[in-house]
Amino acid sequence: MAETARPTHPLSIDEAWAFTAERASVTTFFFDFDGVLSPVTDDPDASQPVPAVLGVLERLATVVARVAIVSARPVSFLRSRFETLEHVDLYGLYGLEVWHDGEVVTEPAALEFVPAMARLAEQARAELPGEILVEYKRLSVALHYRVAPELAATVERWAHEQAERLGLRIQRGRMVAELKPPVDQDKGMVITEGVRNAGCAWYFGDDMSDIKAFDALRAREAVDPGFFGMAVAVANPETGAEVSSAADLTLDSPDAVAAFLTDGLRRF
Ligand SMILES: O=P(O)(O)OC[C@H]1O[C@H](O[C@H]2O[C@H](CO)[C@@H](O)[C@H](O)[C@H]2O)[C@H](O)[C@@H](O)[C@@H]1O
Repeated sequence: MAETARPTHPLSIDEAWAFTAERASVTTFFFDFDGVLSPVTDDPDASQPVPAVLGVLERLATVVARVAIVSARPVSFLRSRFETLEHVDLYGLYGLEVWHDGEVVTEPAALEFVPAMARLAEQARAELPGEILVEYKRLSVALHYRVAPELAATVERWAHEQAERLGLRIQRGRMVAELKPPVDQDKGMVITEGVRNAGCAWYFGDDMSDIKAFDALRAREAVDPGFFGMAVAVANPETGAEVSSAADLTLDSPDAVAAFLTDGLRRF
């Protein structure tokens, strides 16, 4: 039987699901975590996936080639939220960490920054106002101003000074500025590598770092007429407009992501 031609963007949801179901054996689904699988909370430690997500991801993993979570969180955090999922791959810290064969594999070039990041987190706690939540992630430090948005400029200035002093990079996100090692790794690179042998891939994201993942799908489509990439944004008041404008489709919330996938699973 002749294969259906790749849908062109913009496309209908029905077309996207039909094409994906036809190529299930060469399809990967990638998901960001915060704001996509879990609703935003003031305290990052309190974040949990919406209840329907675990079952949906596990079912999805039985019908497509691969399901993976690609997050700025450490793999240890992702494991704590998804430890019951046996068939979902985990990329942490923008791909500096990967869960592989029962252990965390870390990008070697980033390892030398572990002591500096621990010191930086202590310094941030000492120097920044108490309302700023400092999240130490082993290879990076996130400075959260969600509960004190008026301190955004203070955080930005401090992060900039430290980045200059230590030769670090800054990743901005939803009410957060994160200091990272100067190692070339981002979600776009994870997706570029992850779709190398795929015929179809979907990526669900809500934040600035996810736009690089959308771009990686587009780049692959540009060089491979047989490849189909679907970029799905999740709406939010902070980065939503920018992320939506780079996506094929926007869903309202993490609950809507779970409902959308539940519906999509009926097509396989
Ligand atoms: O790549 P992700 O999985 O989306 O991680 C991005 C950042 O997510 C977390 O921060 C965001 O969610 C928090 C909990 O809902 C929220 O309080 C914060 O304002 C958001 O920016 C995480 O804590 C960060 O380390 C990640 O960089």
